[in-house]
Amino acid sequence: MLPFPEHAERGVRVEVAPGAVHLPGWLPVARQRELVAACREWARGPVPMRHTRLPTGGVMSVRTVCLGWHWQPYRYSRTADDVNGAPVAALPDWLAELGRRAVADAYQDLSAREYDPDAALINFYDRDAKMGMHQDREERCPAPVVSLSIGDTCVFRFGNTATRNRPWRDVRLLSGDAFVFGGPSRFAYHGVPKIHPDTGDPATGMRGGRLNLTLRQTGLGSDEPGPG
Ligand SMILES: O=C(O)CCC(=O)C(=O)O
Ligand SMILES: [Fe+2]
Repeated sequence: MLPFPEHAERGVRVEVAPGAVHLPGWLPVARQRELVAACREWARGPVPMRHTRLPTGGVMSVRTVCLGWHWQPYRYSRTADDVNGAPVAALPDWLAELGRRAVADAYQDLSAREYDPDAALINFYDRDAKMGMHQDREERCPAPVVSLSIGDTCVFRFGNTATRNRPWRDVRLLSGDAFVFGGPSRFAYHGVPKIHPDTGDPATGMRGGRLNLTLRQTGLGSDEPGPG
């Protein structure tokens, strides 16, 4: 990995709601390229990237693979019981460290040292994929969520904690952007209503679509059998 961080636009920071911070251009292109390569490997297995099946019978348009803990609606497990039963790949320390850096830059304080994400969702959006308004709420821990974007620009809809409806703010997330939501915004509804096709930078190594890495701290016991 490259030494971290070389900020594309050091210090740019937009507070979208209390505790919700957008860091545009946070990941240098070289780092994005490394993440794309790593995600390609993770997408192959041991649990292949797939469309998550919903209890209603539908499938999500986004394709996802998890690290650390497997998420399926609406619980975490160490094995991908709704895919192939395989234990999920470990979440590497360098990725947790990247998450800590994002939290430190978002909140500009030292509490970020304690941030210890143990689950990552790698989401791939093709040009037509979307994600409906939802809360990330299977975690037993109020630590922030860190989201990293690579590839096509999207509209990220950031709402409120009470309902999936308005008020919300639509934020454009570009390749390299980080978005951190914690504190009073930790359980805000959010979603991705639109991808802007062919807006990504081919220098990231992506031929199209959008990659999102979402880091979470589950608060689940480390005494559970882990992925090594
Ligand atoms: O793709 C994104 O930016 C959001 C992903 C997300 O909200 C999730 O995986 O829970
Ligand atoms: Fe989410």
